[in-house]
Amino acid sequence: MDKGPQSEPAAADLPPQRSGAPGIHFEKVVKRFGDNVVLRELDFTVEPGERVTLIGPSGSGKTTILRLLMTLEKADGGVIRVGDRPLSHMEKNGKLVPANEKHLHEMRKQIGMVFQQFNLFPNMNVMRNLTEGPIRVLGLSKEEARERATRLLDMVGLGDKAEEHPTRLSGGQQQRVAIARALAMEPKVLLLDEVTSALDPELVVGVQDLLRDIARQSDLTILCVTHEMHFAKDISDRVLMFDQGQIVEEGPPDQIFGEPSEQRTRDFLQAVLAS
Ligand SMILES: Nc1ncnc2c1ncn2[C@@H]1O[C@H](COP(=O)(O)OP(=O)(O)OP(=O)(O)O)[C@@H](O)[C@H]1O
Repeated sequence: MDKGPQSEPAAADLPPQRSGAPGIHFEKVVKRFGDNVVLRELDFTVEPGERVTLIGPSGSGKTTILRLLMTLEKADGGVIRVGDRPLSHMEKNGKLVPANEKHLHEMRKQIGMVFQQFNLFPNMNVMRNLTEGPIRVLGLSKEEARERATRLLDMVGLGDKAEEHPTRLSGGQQQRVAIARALAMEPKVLLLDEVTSALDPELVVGVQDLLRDIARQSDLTILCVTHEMHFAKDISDRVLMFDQGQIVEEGPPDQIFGEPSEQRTRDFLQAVLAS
């Protein structure tokens, strides 16, 4: 059952947008899987154009937060906003009601995600992996979509792989295709879920460097989940330590990794270092 508030959204209370990209706002978001309460009235904000990394123990709910933003999961309570518009809800007669498919489809267009396991379409070559969404969802012509795809494949260093099938590429190359595919939809928000954890160690740095460059050169709002603390430091303006359904502590990477103030953060970082 959805328990979203029945009031006007307080758009005036939201922070001003610093870039063309929208911010992300979780307001008392609850998510349960059966008896397992994964998010407990979770509140947090990612400012427009900000790069934020979520860290925290395995199974604590970080991926669930990204999946809620991708509308792959539905919240059991609270409101999620992207920019000044609710994602999980829509406005009707001055009230918030659960979003319908049309609203979700519109909102989803703003958001791209790169997954741990690449999730490329295995039956399509690289070019079609990149052009399918822009043609089908954004209504681009085949030529426009191919032009965009070619530019992005060059950017990720795979200009010569357009006709290959994903299964013939290395994990690092597949992840580069997945990054290019996400960008081909020209999202304003980019979600990164453990994007290097399925890669062989020698391929990790290349993909991380690519994402760091994208983060620095674009005005995308980025929400990243990673166990790679160097990458988190490199890519983030701010780090959120998440545990037991709530944000435990937040701050700039130097503070969280250098002088964490919460015991739970210290324990987590020590466990990561030891692993
Ligand atoms: N579809 C689902 N059905 C039931 N339980 C689920 C489902 N998806 C996630 N969970 C549970 O929700 C909790 C949070 O999972 P989630 O994958 O979000 O954690 P995480 O912090 O991303 O973990 P990791 O760092 O290991 O990827 C876990 O207890 C998980 O078992």
